[in-house]
Amino acid sequence: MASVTHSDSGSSALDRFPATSEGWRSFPAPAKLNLFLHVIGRRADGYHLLQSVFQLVDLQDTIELRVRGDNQIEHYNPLPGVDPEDDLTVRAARLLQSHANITAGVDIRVTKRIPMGGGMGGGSSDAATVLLALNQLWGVNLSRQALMTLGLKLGADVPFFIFGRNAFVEGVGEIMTAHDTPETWFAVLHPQVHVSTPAIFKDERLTRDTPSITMRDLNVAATRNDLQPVALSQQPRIAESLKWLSQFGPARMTGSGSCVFTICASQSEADRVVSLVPEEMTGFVARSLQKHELSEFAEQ
Ligand SMILES: C[C@](O)(CO)[C@H](O)COP(=O)(O)OP(=O)(O)OC[C@H]1O[C@@H](n2ccc(N)nc2=O)[C@H](O)[C@@H]1O
Ligand SMILES: Nc1ncnc2c1ncn2[C@@H]1O[C@H](COP(=O)(O)OP(=O)(O)OP(=O)(O)O)[C@@H](O)[C@H]1O
Repeated sequence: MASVTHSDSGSSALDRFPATSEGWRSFPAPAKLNLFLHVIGRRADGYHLLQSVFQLVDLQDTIELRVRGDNQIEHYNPLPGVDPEDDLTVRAARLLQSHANITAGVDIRVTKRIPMGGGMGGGSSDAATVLLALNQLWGVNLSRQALMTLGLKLGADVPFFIFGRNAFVEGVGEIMTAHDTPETWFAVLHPQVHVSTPAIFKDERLTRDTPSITMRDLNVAATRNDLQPVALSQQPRIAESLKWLSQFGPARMTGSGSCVFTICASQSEADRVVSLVPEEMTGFVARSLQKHELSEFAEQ
């Protein structure tokens, strides 16, 4: 077990994230897009076996952390509708604290920019950022694999953000192969509806037997998001957004929705698409990232 420490000095990885005079450090939590998502089976415990390419994008939440000398974990600005004890940032801190027998605590502030229930992995990314940052701030020094295993207890998307690179993802979300993707601009629409991930996976109409593919044979044009037809039938506003975006190119949903996206040839093309978004929809431009900014916070 790691020794207890709340000293965050002397660590070069933290130098890029300087503390304010009040002791807060700010860390990014990037969003993801699922370039495709196939459901290839279902485990006995009900979880689904997936194949997907996860793409990091530059839309980010900000997580501010301040180490405490006592063992309290305090959320300073709880999200509307989310009990602080259910917030994935608090759950991530508690999980690491008990796993590594840490006696220090942490204060947490979250600035949300990633739409909640949008299929862009916001809560999972927030949790991954807390695990990565506290791995340094508390001097836990868990390996990347150990942090990924711990993160999976919080959500199927958490291991990807700890992995920190674009990836071909399999299993229930825990088997990762690095997959380099080209520099890309995305126009993303948020249909302003919240999709419940369990409700999509539970739906009896869900296709669960898409044939397995290999990364070598991957042809993204021949892929799809198997969760999309179910999400569209549960939430007609997603279908409207998809129809609107499809004027500009092939469009699809990310994760279990509700956000939909299309790949654009340039930043100016993505800007143009987003500038045309009708008033009743919300759109934004996202740029691909190659790496998570905190990827060196865990050793290989
Ligand atoms: C659909 C994706 O967004 C793709 O990136 C993720 O697989 C979902 O990840 P997540 O939001 O972190 O999901 P979790 O919080 O782990 O799971 C929510 C619920 O979705 C279902 N679930 C999730 C992942 C998975 N591989 N199979 C499932 O059946 C389970 O019913 C689970 O109770
Ligand atoms: N820090 C957090 N940020 C966002 N949601 C959180 C957080 N902590 C807990 N939650 C809960 O998780 C739910 C799903 O949030 P999230 O934004 O991660 O969905 P999502 O992007 O659809 O996820 P995914 O792509 O992983 O399926 C929220 O509605 C909220 O109740």
